[in-house]
Amino acid sequence: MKLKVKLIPFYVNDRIIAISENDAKEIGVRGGDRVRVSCGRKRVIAEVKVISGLVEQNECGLTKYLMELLEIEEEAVVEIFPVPKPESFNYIRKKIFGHKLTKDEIYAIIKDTVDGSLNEVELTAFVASNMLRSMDFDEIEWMTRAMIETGETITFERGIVVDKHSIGGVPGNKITLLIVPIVASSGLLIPKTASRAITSATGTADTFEVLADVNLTVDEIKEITERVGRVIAWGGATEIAPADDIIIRVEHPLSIDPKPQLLASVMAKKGSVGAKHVVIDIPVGKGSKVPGVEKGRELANDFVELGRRLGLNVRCALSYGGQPVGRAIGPALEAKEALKTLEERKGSSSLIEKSLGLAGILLEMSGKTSNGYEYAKEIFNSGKAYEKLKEIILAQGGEITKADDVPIGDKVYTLKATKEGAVEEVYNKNIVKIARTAGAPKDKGAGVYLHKKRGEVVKVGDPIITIYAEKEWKLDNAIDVALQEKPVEITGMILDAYPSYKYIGGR
Ligand SMILES: O=P(O)(O)OC[C@H]1O[C@H](OP(=O)(O)O)[C@H](O)[C@@H]1O
Ligand SMILES: Nc1ccnc(=O)[nH]1
Repeated sequence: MKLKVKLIPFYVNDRIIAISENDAKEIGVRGGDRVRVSCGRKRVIAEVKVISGLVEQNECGLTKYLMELLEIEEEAVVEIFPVPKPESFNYIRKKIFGHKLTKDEIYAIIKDTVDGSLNEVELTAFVASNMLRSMDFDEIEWMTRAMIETGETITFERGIVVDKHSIGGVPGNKITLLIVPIVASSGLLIPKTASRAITSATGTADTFEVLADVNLTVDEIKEITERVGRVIAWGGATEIAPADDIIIRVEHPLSIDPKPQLLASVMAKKGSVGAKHVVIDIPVGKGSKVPGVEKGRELANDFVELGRRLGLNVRCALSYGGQPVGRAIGPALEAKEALKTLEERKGSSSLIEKSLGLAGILLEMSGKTSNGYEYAKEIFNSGKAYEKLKEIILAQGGEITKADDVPIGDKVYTLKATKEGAVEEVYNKNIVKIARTAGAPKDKGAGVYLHKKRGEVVKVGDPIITIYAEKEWKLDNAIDVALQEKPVEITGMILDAYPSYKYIGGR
């Protein structure tokens, strides 16, 4: 069937084709079915949406993404043809029922993910079944290799390539913006590809995008890294492990990151850029992805083993993830905090300590020094790291290099303490929920600033958190969330009373 194309102004990155009810009946498809859309020699697989009001008979609506893949404009004529579900659909069902998948089956799932043959419902089922059924180590290795092999890889002509990655899950984790310039200042190459937010209010790609362009191609990553030593790029914009970002897009709304996906997602990106030494940050603590040290160690072993199988030298750092890193949560707020810390060479100790510690591990692994922490501290204190970050921003087309110039949301609300005491607990998940409700990560200026962290003394009227938003209604919603789901727990100094009076002091 031949149909005239019009642009559907939503479903930004999806492989969606909208057709009228009559045309759907005519070719015997229903919503969710797949069709092959072709124009000349270009062809793609798309998922059918039956939306009669949007398109007339003999017309179809395509997303901008699909029009780009087909290299066509509006008014072009495409041919559509129903195609059956791919075989990999049955492999996903096999995983749903708890069976081990073969290498070929995993490769088929990843290949069909990349070429768009699996739709969002099927991918969601795959992710959810991995959460419940998990995968054994062979399956994880095959999935990682399949993700690398279905994308582009980079071979650097010079230098030692190192990389860092965090498994995420702790709010405010803007350490990449400090680690990359510190490590690059030592002469190592660090072509950092990051993903966008999965479970948190901002991912490194969202945060760095406030300062510079993160949509770099593979050629740009190679050229800039070889010229100036480092980049911070969004993995999803490149053809590096393209399955990763497609899978992350279904993980984000579910706010889950199953272990097999997490391992493959991180290590596929490292393997694709040929990193020799890799440091992995595993935040551990209540409200993060890894609740306890025991589980953290298990995950660390998995990363090291997966690295061994792929030929990468991996070291993991279990870091404290029981409360946010630094005080800012949200893309612009985090970019501002990172810049300010580098600019002034001082700031939140959790942010500085963690960044120096991880950078130090990489510096030691690559043989630059036997005291990585001190070397990293020297680079940080000398101001070289700030100069490097400025270079990175400029090399990636950015202009803002001063913390004070970073724009943040102008709709603001500060939640104040109504009682005296000390902060007993900071609830990571609630803080993320407030920041996301305020608009993060989409609205770059949205987020939360945490005035009081664990153990800090609070007086009545002290600011606890400030919520920033770009839109009034999102601020209102975020305030509602903050009032219902406490961002922090404040306990009085007296925790118990008669009959078992117990005074807990020393906070
Ligand atoms: O959204 P949650 O689940 O926290 O994790 C995702 C974040 O964690 C990683 O951080 P980095 O790239 O190592 O800095 C990812 O790239 C992403 O930015
Ligand atoms: N699943 C993931 C977690 C953290 N970072 C990633 O790139 N991917």
